[in-house]
Amino acid sequence: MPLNIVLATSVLGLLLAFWRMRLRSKTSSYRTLPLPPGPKPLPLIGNTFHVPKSTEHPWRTYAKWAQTHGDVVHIQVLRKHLIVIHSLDGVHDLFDRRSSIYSDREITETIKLTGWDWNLGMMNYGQEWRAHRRLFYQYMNEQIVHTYDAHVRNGTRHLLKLLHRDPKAYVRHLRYAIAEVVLSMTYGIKVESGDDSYVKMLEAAMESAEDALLPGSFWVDFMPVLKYVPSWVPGAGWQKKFAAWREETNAVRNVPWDNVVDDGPVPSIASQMLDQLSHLDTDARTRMVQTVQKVCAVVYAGAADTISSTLQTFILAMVLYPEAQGLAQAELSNVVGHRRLPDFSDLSALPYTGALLKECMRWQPVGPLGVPHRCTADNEYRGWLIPKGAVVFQNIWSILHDPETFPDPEKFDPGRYLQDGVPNPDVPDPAAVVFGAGRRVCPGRHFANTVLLLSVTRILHAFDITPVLNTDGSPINPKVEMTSGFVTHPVPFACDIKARGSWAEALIVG
Ligand code: HEM
Repeated sequence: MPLNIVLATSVLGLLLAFWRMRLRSKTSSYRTLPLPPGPKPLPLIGNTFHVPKSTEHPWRTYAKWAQTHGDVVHIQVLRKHLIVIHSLDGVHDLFDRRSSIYSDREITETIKLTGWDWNLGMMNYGQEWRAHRRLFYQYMNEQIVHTYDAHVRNGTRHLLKLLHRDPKAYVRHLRYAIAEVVLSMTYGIKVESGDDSYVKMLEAAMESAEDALLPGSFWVDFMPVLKYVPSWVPGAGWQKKFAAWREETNAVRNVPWDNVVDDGPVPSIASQMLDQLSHLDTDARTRMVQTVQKVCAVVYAGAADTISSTLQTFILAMVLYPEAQGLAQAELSNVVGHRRLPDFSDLSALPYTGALLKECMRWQPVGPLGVPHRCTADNEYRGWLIPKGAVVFQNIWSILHDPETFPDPEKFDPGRYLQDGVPNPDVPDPAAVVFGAGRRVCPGRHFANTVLLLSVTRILHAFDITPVLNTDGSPINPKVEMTSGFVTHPVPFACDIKARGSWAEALIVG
Protein backbone atom coordinates (compact mmCIF):
# COMPACT_ATOMS: atom_id res chain seq x y z
CA MET A 1 0.00 0.00 0.00
CA PRO A 2 1.49 3.42 -0.93
CA LEU A 3 2.89 5.39 2.03
CA ASN A 4 0.57 8.40 1.60
CA ILE A 5 -2.51 6.14 1.85
CA VAL A 6 -1.11 4.50 5.02
CA LEU A 7 -0.44 7.95 6.48
CA ALA A 8 -3.81 9.31 5.51
CA THR A 9 -5.58 6.24 6.98
CA SER A 10 -3.62 6.56 10.23
CA VAL A 11 -4.39 10.27 10.58
CA LEU A 12 -8.05 9.57 9.89
CA GLY A 13 -8.03 6.75 12.45
CA LEU A 14 -6.43 9.02 15.06
CA LEU A 15 -8.96 11.79 14.39
CA LEU A 16 -11.82 9.32 14.67
CA ALA A 17 -10.48 7.93 17.96
CA PHE A 18 -10.01 11.47 19.32
CA TRP A 19 -13.57 12.43 18.27
CA ARG A 20 -15.04 9.30 19.91
CA MET A 21 -13.07 10.00 23.10
CA ARG A 22 -14.39 13.56 23.17
CA LEU A 23 -17.91 12.33 22.55
CA ARG A 24 -17.61 9.78 25.36
CA SER A 25 -16.17 12.30 27.79
CA LYS A 26 -18.89 14.78 26.79
CA THR A 27 -21.60 12.18 27.35
CA SER A 28 -20.18 11.22 30.73
CA SER A 29 -19.80 14.89 31.70
CA TYR A 30 -23.52 15.39 31.04
CA ARG A 31 -24.15 12.48 33.38
CA THR A 32 -22.65 14.46 36.26
CA LEU A 33 -25.30 17.16 35.85
CA PRO A 34 -28.41 17.17 38.01
CA LEU A 35 -31.77 16.19 36.57
CA PRO A 36 -34.40 18.94 36.25
CA PRO A 37 -36.38 19.58 39.45
CA GLY A 38 -39.63 17.84 40.31
CA PRO A 39 -41.48 16.10 43.12
CA LYS A 40 -39.04 14.32 45.41
CA PRO A 41 -38.50 10.72 44.25
CA LEU A 42 -38.44 7.76 46.66
CA PRO A 43 -35.53 5.30 46.65
CA LEU A 44 -35.85 2.56 43.97
CA ILE A 45 -39.41 3.38 42.88
CA GLY A 46 -38.76 7.06 42.15
CA ASN A 47 -41.97 9.02 41.54
CA THR A 48 -44.06 5.95 40.74
CA PHE A 49 -46.85 7.01 43.07
CA HIS A 50 -46.78 10.62 41.93
CA VAL A 51 -47.70 9.92 38.30
CA PRO A 52 -51.13 11.49 37.80
CA LYS A 53 -53.74 9.13 36.32
CA SER A 54 -54.66 9.81 32.71
CA THR A 55 -58.31 9.94 33.81
CA GLU A 56 -57.65 12.83 36.20
CA HIS A 57 -56.61 15.68 33.88
CA PRO A 58 -52.87 15.11 34.44
CA TRP A 59 -51.97 18.43 32.73
CA ARG A 60 -53.47 20.27 35.72
CA THR A 61 -51.32 18.29 38.17
CA TYR A 62 -48.18 18.91 36.10
CA ALA A 63 -49.06 22.63 35.92
CA LYS A 64 -49.31 22.74 39.73
CA TRP A 65 -45.89 21.11 40.02
CA ALA A 66 -44.51 23.72 37.62
CA GLN A 67 -45.62 26.46 40.03
CA THR A 68 -43.27 24.94 42.63
CA HIS A 69 -40.46 23.57 40.47
CA GLY A 70 -40.36 25.87 37.42
CA ASP A 71 -41.26 25.35 33.78
CA VAL A 72 -39.22 22.15 33.30
CA VAL A 73 -40.46 19.38 35.58
CA HIS A 74 -38.89 15.95 35.89
CA ILE A 75 -40.23 12.72 37.37
CA GLN A 76 -38.82 9.24 37.23
CA VAL A 77 -40.88 6.07 37.18
CA LEU A 78 -38.71 2.98 37.69
CA ARG A 79 -36.04 3.61 35.03
CA LYS A 80 -38.09 5.90 32.83
CA HIS A 81 -37.54 9.68 32.92
CA LEU A 82 -40.55 11.87 32.13
CA ILE A 83 -40.00 15.58 31.52
CA VAL A 84 -42.84 18.06 31.14
CA ILE A 85 -42.17 21.47 29.55
CA HIS A 86 -44.45 24.33 30.59
CA SER A 87 -43.17 27.23 28.47
CA LEU A 88 -43.15 27.99 24.77
CA ASP A 89 -39.46 28.95 25.03
CA GLY A 90 -38.67 25.51 26.45
CA VAL A 91 -40.63 23.81 23.66
CA HIS A 92 -38.79 25.82 20.98
CA ASP A 93 -35.39 25.28 22.63
CA LEU A 94 -35.79 21.52 22.63
CA PHE A 95 -38.28 20.43 19.96
CA ASP A 96 -37.33 23.03 17.33
CA ARG A 97 -33.69 23.98 17.98
CA ARG A 98 -32.59 20.45 18.91
CA SER A 99 -34.97 18.64 16.60
CA SER A 100 -32.30 16.14 15.49
CA ILE A 101 -32.44 14.53 18.95
CA TYR A 102 -36.01 15.41 20.02
CA SER A 103 -38.07 13.90 17.21
CA ASP A 104 -38.40 10.29 18.25
CA ARG A 105 -41.46 8.72 19.87
CA GLU A 106 -41.61 6.33 22.79
CA ILE A 107 -43.21 3.19 21.38
CA THR A 108 -44.90 2.08 24.55
CA GLU A 109 -46.28 -1.40 25.09
CA THR A 110 -49.70 0.22 25.15
CA ILE A 111 -49.24 1.56 21.61
CA LYS A 112 -48.30 -1.92 20.39
CA LEU A 113 -51.03 -3.67 22.37
CA THR A 114 -53.76 -1.31 21.16
CA GLY A 115 -52.57 -1.79 17.58
CA TRP A 116 -51.89 1.92 16.90
CA ASP A 117 -48.31 1.27 15.74
CA TRP A 118 -49.29 1.57 12.06
CA ASN A 119 -49.97 5.26 12.66
CA LEU A 120 -47.11 7.53 11.57
CA GLY A 121 -47.73 9.67 14.66
CA MET A 122 -46.66 6.71 16.80
CA MET A 123 -43.62 5.62 14.79
CA ASN A 124 -39.96 5.92 15.72
CA TYR A 125 -38.07 8.74 14.02
CA GLY A 126 -36.46 7.02 11.04
CA GLN A 127 -36.88 5.87 7.45
CA GLU A 128 -40.35 4.37 7.81
CA TRP A 129 -41.75 7.46 9.56
CA ARG A 130 -40.09 9.71 6.97
CA ALA A 131 -41.68 7.82 4.06
CA HIS A 132 -45.13 8.01 5.67
CA ARG A 133 -44.81 11.65 6.62
CA ARG A 134 -43.54 12.66 3.14
CA LEU A 135 -46.53 11.01 1.49
CA PHE A 136 -48.91 12.56 4.02
CA TYR A 137 -47.43 16.03 3.47
CA GLN A 138 -47.77 15.73 -0.30
CA TYR A 139 -51.55 15.58 0.15
CA MET A 140 -51.97 17.83 3.22
CA ASN A 141 -49.64 20.79 2.70
CA GLU A 142 -50.87 24.38 2.93
CA GLN A 143 -51.48 24.77 -0.82
CA ILE A 144 -52.96 21.38 -1.61
CA VAL A 145 -55.59 21.41 1.16
CA HIS A 146 -57.62 23.89 -0.88
CA THR A 147 -58.22 21.25 -3.52
CA TYR A 148 -60.55 19.70 -0.90
CA ASP A 149 -62.62 22.88 -0.48
CA ALA A 150 -65.60 21.42 -2.35
CA HIS A 151 -65.74 18.49 0.10
CA VAL A 152 -65.58 20.91 3.02
CA ARG A 153 -68.34 23.10 1.55
CA ASN A 154 -70.62 20.09 1.00
CA GLY A 155 -69.94 18.65 4.45
CA THR A 156 -70.55 21.93 6.30
CA ARG A 157 -73.74 22.57 4.28
CA HIS A 158 -74.99 19.12 5.23
CA LEU A 159 -74.00 19.76 8.85
CA LEU A 160 -76.28 22.82 8.94
CA LYS A 161 -79.21 20.73 7.68
CA LEU A 162 -78.60 18.04 10.30
CA LEU A 163 -78.31 20.60 13.11
CA HIS A 164 -81.53 22.26 11.96
CA ARG A 165 -83.44 18.98 11.74
CA ASP A 166 -82.31 17.51 15.05
CA PRO A 167 -80.33 20.01 17.17
CA LYS A 168 -80.29 17.83 20.31
CA ALA A 169 -78.00 15.32 18.60
CA TYR A 170 -75.40 17.98 17.72
CA VAL A 171 -72.43 15.86 18.88
CA ARG A 172 -73.44 13.03 16.56
CA HIS A 173 -73.90 15.48 13.66
CA LEU A 174 -70.50 17.08 14.18
CA ARG A 175 -68.79 13.70 14.17
CA TYR A 176 -70.82 12.53 11.20
CA ALA A 177 -70.15 15.65 9.12
CA ILE A 178 -66.38 15.54 9.67
CA ALA A 179 -66.33 11.83 8.86
CA GLU A 180 -68.31 12.60 5.71
CA VAL A 181 -65.79 15.23 4.55
CA VAL A 182 -62.73 13.13 5.32
CA LEU A 183 -64.04 9.85 3.91
CA SER A 184 -65.18 11.45 0.67
CA MET A 185 -61.90 13.24 -0.01
CA THR A 186 -59.65 10.42 1.19
CA TYR A 187 -61.42 7.33 -0.13
CA GLY A 188 -64.17 8.67 -2.41
CA ILE A 189 -66.70 7.09 -0.03
CA LYS A 190 -70.13 8.75 0.05
CA VAL A 191 -71.52 8.00 3.48
CA GLU A 192 -75.24 7.17 3.24
CA SER A 193 -77.40 9.65 5.14
CA GLY A 194 -77.95 8.27 8.64
CA ASP A 195 -75.24 5.59 8.26
CA ASP A 196 -72.97 6.27 11.18
CA SER A 197 -71.10 2.93 11.09
CA TYR A 198 -67.84 4.67 10.12
CA VAL A 199 -68.28 7.18 12.93
CA LYS A 200 -68.95 4.42 15.46
CA MET A 201 -65.93 2.46 14.26
CA LEU A 202 -63.62 5.43 14.76
CA GLU A 203 -65.21 6.30 18.11
CA ALA A 204 -64.48 2.78 19.34
CA ALA A 205 -60.85 3.01 18.18
CA MET A 206 -60.41 6.50 19.61
CA GLU A 207 -61.58 5.23 22.98
CA SER A 208 -58.31 3.32 23.16
CA ALA A 209 -56.34 6.43 22.17
CA GLU A 210 -58.10 8.54 24.78
CA ASP A 211 -57.77 5.99 27.57
CA ALA A 212 -54.42 4.43 26.88
CA LEU A 213 -52.01 6.53 24.87
CA LEU A 214 -50.74 8.86 27.58
CA PRO A 215 -47.69 7.12 29.06
CA GLY A 216 -48.62 6.03 32.56
CA SER A 217 -52.19 5.08 31.72
CA PHE A 218 -51.35 1.39 32.16
CA TRP A 219 -48.63 -0.22 34.26
CA VAL A 220 -47.49 -2.31 31.32
CA ASP A 221 -45.79 0.85 29.95
CA PHE A 222 -43.36 0.86 32.85
CA MET A 223 -43.15 -2.93 33.34
CA PRO A 224 -43.32 -4.47 29.82
CA VAL A 225 -43.11 -7.96 31.28
CA LEU A 226 -46.76 -7.56 32.32
CA LYS A 227 -47.80 -8.07 28.70
CA TYR A 228 -47.15 -11.79 29.16
CA VAL A 229 -49.70 -12.09 31.99
CA PRO A 230 -52.68 -14.03 30.57
CA SER A 231 -56.05 -12.32 30.66
CA TRP A 232 -57.57 -14.95 32.98
CA VAL A 233 -55.19 -13.96 35.82
CA PRO A 234 -57.13 -11.85 38.35
CA GLY A 235 -56.38 -8.17 37.73
CA ALA A 236 -55.28 -8.72 34.10
CA GLY A 237 -58.69 -7.96 32.58
CA TRP A 238 -57.01 -5.08 30.71
CA GLN A 239 -55.60 -7.71 28.32
CA LYS A 240 -59.14 -8.37 27.00
CA LYS A 241 -59.69 -4.65 26.68
CA PHE A 242 -56.51 -4.36 24.61
CA ALA A 243 -57.57 -7.26 22.35
CA ALA A 244 -60.90 -5.55 21.64
CA TRP A 245 -59.18 -2.21 21.00
CA ARG A 246 -56.77 -3.89 18.57
CA GLU A 247 -59.70 -5.03 16.47
CA GLU A 248 -61.10 -1.51 16.39
CA THR A 249 -57.83 0.15 15.39
CA ASN A 250 -57.32 -2.42 12.64
CA ALA A 251 -60.84 -1.74 11.40
CA VAL A 252 -59.99 1.96 10.98
CA ARG A 253 -57.08 0.93 8.78
CA ASN A 254 -58.92 -1.75 6.78
CA VAL A 255 -62.64 -1.01 6.45
CA PRO A 256 -62.59 2.33 4.58
CA TRP A 257 -59.68 1.02 2.49
CA ASP A 258 -61.75 -2.00 1.39
CA ASN A 259 -64.42 0.43 0.21
CA VAL A 260 -62.32 2.86 -1.82
CA VAL A 261 -64.49 4.27 -4.63
CA ASP A 262 -63.01 5.79 -7.73
CA ASP A 263 -65.89 7.30 -9.63
CA GLY A 264 -66.02 10.93 -8.49
CA PRO A 265 -65.14 13.91 -10.71
CA VAL A 266 -62.06 14.55 -8.54
CA PRO A 267 -60.02 11.43 -7.70
CA SER A 268 -59.75 10.60 -4.00
CA ILE A 269 -56.45 10.90 -2.14
CA ALA A 270 -56.22 7.08 -2.05
CA SER A 271 -56.60 6.71 -5.80
CA GLN A 272 -54.14 9.54 -6.53
CA MET A 273 -51.60 7.91 -4.24
CA LEU A 274 -52.14 4.53 -5.90
CA ASP A 275 -51.73 6.09 -9.36
CA GLN A 276 -48.34 7.39 -8.26
CA LEU A 277 -47.19 3.76 -7.83
CA SER A 278 -47.96 2.51 -11.33
CA HIS A 279 -44.29 2.67 -12.44
CA LEU A 280 -43.03 0.45 -9.58
CA ASP A 281 -42.24 -3.28 -9.86
CA THR A 282 -44.55 -5.73 -8.07
CA ASP A 283 -42.57 -6.02 -4.81
CA ALA A 284 -41.99 -2.30 -4.40
CA ARG A 285 -45.63 -1.64 -5.29
CA THR A 286 -46.91 -4.14 -2.70
CA ARG A 287 -44.79 -2.47 -0.03
CA MET A 288 -45.89 1.02 -1.03
CA VAL A 289 -49.57 0.04 -1.17
CA GLN A 290 -49.34 -0.81 2.51
CA THR A 291 -47.85 2.62 3.21
CA VAL A 292 -50.63 4.29 1.23
CA GLN A 293 -53.26 2.32 3.14
CA LYS A 294 -51.81 3.39 6.50
CA VAL A 295 -51.34 7.03 5.50
CA CYS A 296 -54.98 7.25 4.33
CA ALA A 297 -56.14 5.78 7.65
CA VAL A 298 -54.04 8.36 9.49
CA VAL A 299 -55.83 11.16 7.62
CA TYR A 300 -59.15 9.79 8.89
CA ALA A 301 -57.98 8.94 12.42
CA GLY A 302 -56.04 12.21 12.83
CA ALA A 303 -58.79 14.46 11.54
CA ALA A 304 -62.10 13.13 12.75
CA ASP A 305 -61.77 13.25 16.52
CA THR A 306 -59.61 16.37 16.83
CA ILE A 307 -61.83 18.52 14.60
CA SER A 308 -65.15 17.35 16.02
CA SER A 309 -63.87 17.77 19.61
CA THR A 310 -62.81 21.36 18.86
CA LEU A 311 -66.26 22.03 17.42
CA GLN A 312 -67.90 20.64 20.57
CA THR A 313 -65.80 23.09 22.59
CA PHE A 314 -66.95 25.86 20.25
CA ILE A 315 -70.63 24.98 20.91
CA LEU A 316 -69.98 25.00 24.68
CA ALA A 317 -68.29 28.41 24.49
CA MET A 318 -71.18 29.84 22.47
CA VAL A 319 -73.73 28.66 25.05
CA LEU A 320 -71.75 30.21 27.90
CA TYR A 321 -70.53 33.41 26.21
CA PRO A 322 -73.47 34.94 24.29
CA GLU A 323 -71.71 38.30 23.90
CA ALA A 324 -68.86 36.67 21.94
CA GLN A 325 -71.42 34.87 19.81
CA GLY A 326 -73.28 38.13 19.18
CA LEU A 327 -70.14 40.00 18.13
CA ALA A 328 -69.19 37.27 15.65
CA GLN A 329 -72.71 37.16 14.24
CA ALA A 330 -72.75 40.93 13.80
CA GLU A 331 -69.44 40.72 11.91
CA LEU A 332 -70.82 37.94 9.71
CA SER A 333 -74.02 39.86 8.96
CA ASN A 334 -71.94 42.88 8.00
CA VAL A 335 -69.50 41.06 5.74
CA VAL A 336 -71.65 38.26 4.29
CA GLY A 337 -75.19 39.65 4.51
CA HIS A 338 -78.27 37.44 4.78
CA ARG A 339 -78.51 36.13 1.24
CA ARG A 340 -75.77 33.54 1.25
CA LEU A 341 -73.62 31.36 3.48
CA PRO A 342 -70.05 32.45 4.30
CA ASP A 343 -67.35 30.97 2.10
CA PHE A 344 -63.57 30.67 2.13
CA SER A 345 -63.19 34.01 0.34
CA ASP A 346 -64.85 35.78 3.31
CA LEU A 347 -62.49 34.50 5.99
CA SER A 348 -59.86 37.24 5.74
CA ALA A 349 -62.58 39.86 6.34
CA LEU A 350 -63.76 38.17 9.56
CA PRO A 351 -61.09 38.96 12.19
CA TYR A 352 -63.39 38.54 15.20
CA THR A 353 -64.71 35.16 14.01
CA GLY A 354 -61.12 34.05 13.34
CA ALA A 355 -60.17 35.18 16.87
CA LEU A 356 -63.13 33.24 18.25
CA LEU A 357 -61.77 30.03 16.73
CA LYS A 358 -58.29 30.75 18.15
CA GLU A 359 -59.88 31.16 21.57
CA CYS A 360 -61.68 27.78 21.26
CA MET A 361 -58.31 26.14 20.60
CA ARG A 362 -56.71 27.90 23.56
CA TRP A 363 -59.54 27.70 26.09
CA GLN A 364 -59.83 23.90 25.97
CA PRO A 365 -57.03 22.49 23.78
CA VAL A 366 -57.98 19.18 22.26
CA GLY A 367 -54.65 17.47 23.08
CA PRO A 368 -53.60 19.09 26.38
CA LEU A 369 -50.28 17.21 26.60
CA GLY A 370 -49.65 16.88 22.86
CA VAL A 371 -47.89 13.73 21.72
CA PRO A 372 -44.72 13.09 23.74
CA HIS A 373 -41.34 13.24 22.00
CA ARG A 374 -38.48 10.94 22.97
CA CYS A 375 -35.00 12.31 23.31
CA THR A 376 -32.33 10.16 21.61
CA ALA A 377 -29.11 11.47 23.20
CA ASP A 378 -27.92 12.77 26.55
CA ASN A 379 -27.88 16.57 26.45
CA GLU A 380 -27.60 19.56 28.74
CA TYR A 381 -30.40 22.08 29.13
CA ARG A 382 -30.08 25.11 31.43
CA GLY A 383 -27.53 23.21 33.51
CA TRP A 384 -29.60 20.00 33.78
CA LEU A 385 -29.13 16.59 32.23
CA ILE A 386 -31.88 15.52 29.85
CA PRO A 387 -31.03 11.83 29.60
CA LYS A 388 -31.17 9.78 26.43
CA GLY A 389 -34.52 7.96 26.30
CA ALA A 390 -36.38 10.60 28.35
CA VAL A 391 -40.01 11.07 27.32
CA VAL A 392 -40.63 14.80 26.91
CA PHE A 393 -44.14 16.31 26.97
CA GLN A 394 -45.21 19.83 26.20
CA ASN A 395 -47.95 20.90 28.57
CA ILE A 396 -50.00 22.65 25.90
CA TRP A 397 -52.86 23.31 28.32
CA SER A 398 -50.56 25.02 30.81
CA ILE A 399 -48.77 27.14 28.17
CA LEU A 400 -52.16 28.34 26.94
CA HIS A 401 -53.38 29.06 30.49
CA ASP A 402 -50.38 31.12 31.55
CA PRO A 403 -51.97 34.28 33.03
CA GLU A 404 -48.92 36.35 32.02
CA THR A 405 -49.61 35.70 28.35
CA PHE A 406 -53.37 35.16 28.50
CA PRO A 407 -54.81 37.18 31.43
CA ASP A 408 -57.83 35.56 33.14
CA PRO A 409 -57.12 32.35 31.21
CA GLU A 410 -60.28 30.43 32.19
CA LYS A 411 -62.38 33.16 30.57
CA PHE A 412 -63.38 32.73 26.93
CA ASP A 413 -62.44 36.05 25.35
CA PRO A 414 -61.78 36.28 21.57
CA GLY A 415 -61.14 40.01 21.97
CA ARG A 416 -57.75 39.24 23.55
CA TYR A 417 -56.28 38.60 20.06
CA LEU A 418 -57.43 41.93 18.62
CA GLN A 419 -56.40 45.55 18.91
CA ASP A 420 -58.62 48.17 17.28
CA GLY A 421 -60.42 45.39 15.43
CA VAL A 422 -57.33 43.86 13.80
CA PRO A 423 -55.14 40.95 14.97
CA ASN A 424 -52.76 42.03 17.75
CA PRO A 425 -49.26 40.77 16.85
CA ASP A 426 -48.21 40.87 20.53
CA VAL A 427 -50.56 38.07 21.55
CA PRO A 428 -49.30 34.61 20.60
CA ASP A 429 -51.49 32.62 18.26
CA PRO A 430 -52.65 29.42 20.05
CA ALA A 431 -52.35 27.64 16.69
CA ALA A 432 -48.57 27.93 17.18
CA VAL A 433 -48.93 25.82 20.33
CA VAL A 434 -51.83 23.38 19.96
CA PHE A 435 -50.35 21.59 16.95
CA GLY A 436 -47.09 20.68 18.68
CA ALA A 437 -43.60 21.56 17.51
CA GLY A 438 -40.41 20.49 15.76
CA ARG A 439 -40.22 17.85 13.06
CA ARG A 440 -43.28 16.08 14.43
CA VAL A 441 -45.52 19.19 14.33
CA CYS A 442 -49.07 18.24 13.29
CA PRO A 443 -49.02 17.81 9.50
CA GLY A 444 -52.84 18.02 9.41
CA ARG A 445 -52.95 21.56 10.84
CA HIS A 446 -53.69 23.37 7.55
CA PHE A 447 -56.57 21.08 6.80
CA ALA A 448 -57.85 21.32 10.40
CA ASN A 449 -57.85 25.14 10.18
CA THR A 450 -59.70 25.10 6.88
CA VAL A 451 -62.48 22.82 8.12
CA LEU A 452 -62.77 24.51 11.51
CA LEU A 453 -62.99 28.03 10.08
CA LEU A 454 -65.68 27.22 7.55
CA SER A 455 -67.68 25.16 10.08
CA VAL A 456 -67.56 27.85 12.77
CA THR A 457 -68.46 30.72 10.41
CA ARG A 458 -71.33 28.79 8.80
CA ILE A 459 -72.79 27.59 12.11
CA LEU A 460 -72.61 31.09 13.63
CA HIS A 461 -74.13 32.67 10.54
CA ALA A 462 -77.07 30.29 10.49
CA PHE A 463 -77.86 29.60 14.16
CA ASP A 464 -78.27 31.02 17.63
CA ILE A 465 -76.76 28.67 20.18
CA THR A 466 -78.30 29.07 23.62
CA PRO A 467 -78.71 27.20 26.91
CA VAL A 468 -81.80 25.02 27.34
CA LEU A 469 -84.39 26.52 29.66
CA ASN A 470 -85.72 25.33 32.97
CA THR A 471 -89.48 24.93 33.50
CA ASP A 472 -89.45 28.42 35.03
CA GLY A 473 -87.74 29.82 31.90
CA SER A 474 -84.31 30.31 33.50
CA PRO A 475 -81.28 29.15 31.48
CA ILE A 476 -79.46 25.95 32.48
CA ASN A 477 -75.83 26.86 31.89
CA PRO A 478 -73.68 23.76 31.39
CA LYS A 479 -70.53 23.32 33.49
CA VAL A 480 -67.15 23.62 31.80
CA GLU A 481 -66.16 20.00 32.22
CA MET A 482 -63.79 18.21 29.88
CA THR A 483 -63.10 14.50 29.53
CA SER A 484 -59.57 13.44 30.46
CA GLY A 485 -57.13 11.58 28.23
CA PHE A 486 -54.95 11.87 25.16
CA VAL A 487 -57.68 13.79 23.27
CA THR A 488 -60.37 15.64 25.23
CA HIS A 489 -63.82 17.00 24.54
CA PRO A 490 -66.55 18.58 26.67
CA VAL A 491 -68.59 16.17 28.78
CA PRO A 492 -71.96 15.97 26.92
CA PHE A 493 -74.29 18.88 27.71
CA ALA A 494 -77.67 20.04 26.44
CA CYS A 495 -78.19 23.22 24.41
CA ASP A 496 -80.58 24.79 21.91
CA ILE A 497 -79.54 25.43 18.31
CA LYS A 498 -82.12 27.48 16.35
CA ALA A 499 -82.05 29.19 12.96
CA ARG A 500 -81.42 32.96 13.33
CA GLY A 501 -84.52 33.82 11.33
CA SER A 502 -86.46 32.90 8.20
CA TRP A 503 -83.55 34.14 6.05
CA ALA A 504 -81.22 31.72 7.84
CA GLU A 505 -83.70 28.87 7.49
CA ALA A 506 -83.84 29.52 3.75
CA LEU A 507 -80.02 29.36 3.56
CA ILE A 508 -79.90 26.14 5.60
CA VAL A 509 -82.45 24.18 3.57
CA GLY A 510 -81.57 25.82 0.21
C1 HEM B 1 -57.72 20.76 16.03
C2 HEM B 1 -57.11 19.88 15.30
C3 HEM B 1 -55.80 19.22 15.61
C4 HEM B 1 -54.95 19.36 16.68
C5 HEM B 1 -55.12 20.28 17.87
C6 HEM B 1 -53.81 18.48 16.46
C7 HEM B 1 -52.74 18.37 17.32
C8 HEM B 1 -51.64 17.56 17.09
C9 HEM B 1 -50.49 17.46 17.96
C10 HEM B 1 -50.29 18.23 19.25
C11 HEM B 1 -49.63 16.58 17.40
C12 HEM B 1 -48.28 16.17 17.95
C13 HEM B 1 -47.21 17.11 17.48
C14 HEM B 1 -45.88 16.88 18.16
O1 HEM B 1 -45.44 15.74 18.25
O2 HEM B 1 -45.27 17.85 18.65
C15 HEM B 1 -50.23 16.10 16.19
C16 HEM B 1 -49.66 15.16 15.38
C17 HEM B 1 -50.28 14.66 14.25
N1 HEM B 1 -51.47 15.08 13.71
FE1 HEM B 1 -52.69 16.51 14.43
N2 HEM B 1 -53.98 17.83 15.28
C18 HEM B 1 -55.18 18.24 14.73
C19 HEM B 1 -55.71 17.85 13.54
C20 HEM B 1 -55.16 16.92 12.70
C21 HEM B 1 -55.71 16.54 11.43
C22 HEM B 1 -56.93 17.18 10.79
C23 HEM B 1 -54.91 15.55 10.93
C24 HEM B 1 -55.04 14.80 9.64
C25 HEM B 1 -55.56 15.30 8.54
C26 HEM B 1 -53.84 15.33 11.88
C27 HEM B 1 -52.81 14.42 11.74
C28 HEM B 1 -51.73 14.33 12.58
C29 HEM B 1 -50.62 13.40 12.38
C30 HEM B 1 -50.47 12.40 11.25
C31 HEM B 1 -49.72 13.60 13.44
C32 HEM B 1 -48.42 12.87 13.70
C33 HEM B 1 -47.22 13.61 13.13
C34 HEM B 1 -45.89 12.91 13.38
O3 HEM B 1 -45.75 12.22 14.38
O4 HEM B 1 -45.00 13.07 12.54
N3 HEM B 1 -54.02 16.18 12.94
N4 HEM B 1 -51.45 16.72 16.01
